[in-house]
Amino acid sequence: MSRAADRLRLVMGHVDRSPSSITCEQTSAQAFTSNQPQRLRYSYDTGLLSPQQRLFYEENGFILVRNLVSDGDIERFRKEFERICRQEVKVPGLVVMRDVAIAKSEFVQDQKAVSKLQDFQEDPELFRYCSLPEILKYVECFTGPNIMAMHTMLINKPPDAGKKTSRHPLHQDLHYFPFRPTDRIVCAWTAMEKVTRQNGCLVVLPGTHKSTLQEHDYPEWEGGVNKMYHGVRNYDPDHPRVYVEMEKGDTVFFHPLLIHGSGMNQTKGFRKAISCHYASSDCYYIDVKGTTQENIENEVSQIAEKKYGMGDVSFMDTWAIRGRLVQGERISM
Ligand SMILES: CCCCCCCCCC(=O)SCCNC(=O)CCNC(=O)[C@H](O)C(C)(C)COP(=O)(O)OP(=O)(O)OC[C@H]1O[C@@H](n2cnc3c(N)ncnc32)[C@H](O)[C@@H]1OP(=O)(O)O
Ligand SMILES: Nc1ncnc2c1ncn2[C@@H]1O[C@H](COP(=O)(O)OP(=O)(O)OP(=O)(O)O)[C@@H](O)[C@H]1O
Ligand SMILES: O=C(O)CCC(=O)C(=O)O
Ligand SMILES: [Fe+2]
Ligand SMILES: [Mg+2]
Repeated sequence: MSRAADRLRLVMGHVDRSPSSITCEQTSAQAFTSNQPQRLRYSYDTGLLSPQQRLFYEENGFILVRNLVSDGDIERFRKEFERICRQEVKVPGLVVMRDVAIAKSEFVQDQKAVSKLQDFQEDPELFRYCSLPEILKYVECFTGPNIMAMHTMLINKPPDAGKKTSRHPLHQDLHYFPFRPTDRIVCAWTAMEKVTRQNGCLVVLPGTHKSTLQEHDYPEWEGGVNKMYHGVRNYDPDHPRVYVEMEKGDTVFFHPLLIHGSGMNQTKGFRKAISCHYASSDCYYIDVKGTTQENIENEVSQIAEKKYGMGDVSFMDTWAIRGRLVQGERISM
């Protein structure tokens, strides 16, 4: 506790006002209206982030880093994804998810139905993403030096089948996580191709990382909702939204309380992104019984019991099984 507190430094002094290399100028402008010393709660000074980047994250709950992952690496992730889809490799623990509109369709299921790979920690080729030094050096600014990769996904958002099921409702990722402290968790999300509003880029509600964890449940959507795609029950519909349009290789780092989602894919292409949620390895597990997270705990435990073929897998266990150390030492996770 006190060690973590020790590491939360006071950042004093001059704030550089030069233009930021990150986007969303309309919101970043607000962060630079003062030259007053500020206490930064959400990031560490490792010498990497500029003061503007740190302030941007502080105010908005995310930063966008352009051109971070190479085309060569992305090509390798794409190749491996396709090998998995063709069932040329079998990966222990991997969840291959199909869009609900396709999974529930009576028609022949063509193999392009894969909408998401989850838990690829046992696939060395995809897991390379989680260990890329260019990603980890940013992650460290939020988690500190001991880093666990807790949750991995390759999202292949399909062309919408006509029922708007390709949407991802607005949510806070912390809803799924029975570990804390919140501020030592961060998601890295890399576009594997150009992502736009048309193909369903991320949409974020800047600043919502400063709020608390909200109640989540399935949204009431006529065309159906994908399994475990819970959404925030009540959010302010007038809150400003930022559509995070990105080029291939651009990477967004975001806080687990940031409300975000993604829109319908209105193109004919599959919109691909790869992501990993990281946590400091000295985070600790919490019991979510009696909290708003109880509904997801029950759902995850049910699926996990099937998946791991054993009874009574706790929510905490499902995370401890999946977590992998990627830097430093494994402490309490
Ligand atoms: C642990 C979560 C961690 C997330 C943390 C970070 C924040 C991330 C935010 C999210 O991404 S939230 C969404 C996360 N989603 C998941 O974790 C769901 C992962 N998917 C699965 O577990 C499986 O794909 C699923 C259990 C849904 C289906 O398993 P199978 O591939 O074995 O399906 P199968 O073909 O045997 O079908 C079993 C049933 O599931 C149904 N099904 C299949 N895909 C579905 C789908 N996408 N949505 C809803 N139902 C689905 C299918 O129709 C069928 O229904 P019936 O029993 O009524 O016949
Ligand atoms: N089994 C699969 N499940 C999900 N997506 C897949 C699968 N196989 C391929 N894809 C992805 O689906 C998209 C379309 O694949 P497809 O190979 O049909 O078209 P293409 O590569 O865009 O063009 P073409 O093959 O006609 O030159 C690609 O982005 C590919 O990565
Ligand atoms: O890639 C997307 O559409 C968003 C996914 C997302 O927010 C998540 O899986 O937690
Ligand atoms: Fe999310
Ligand atoms: Mg092809």
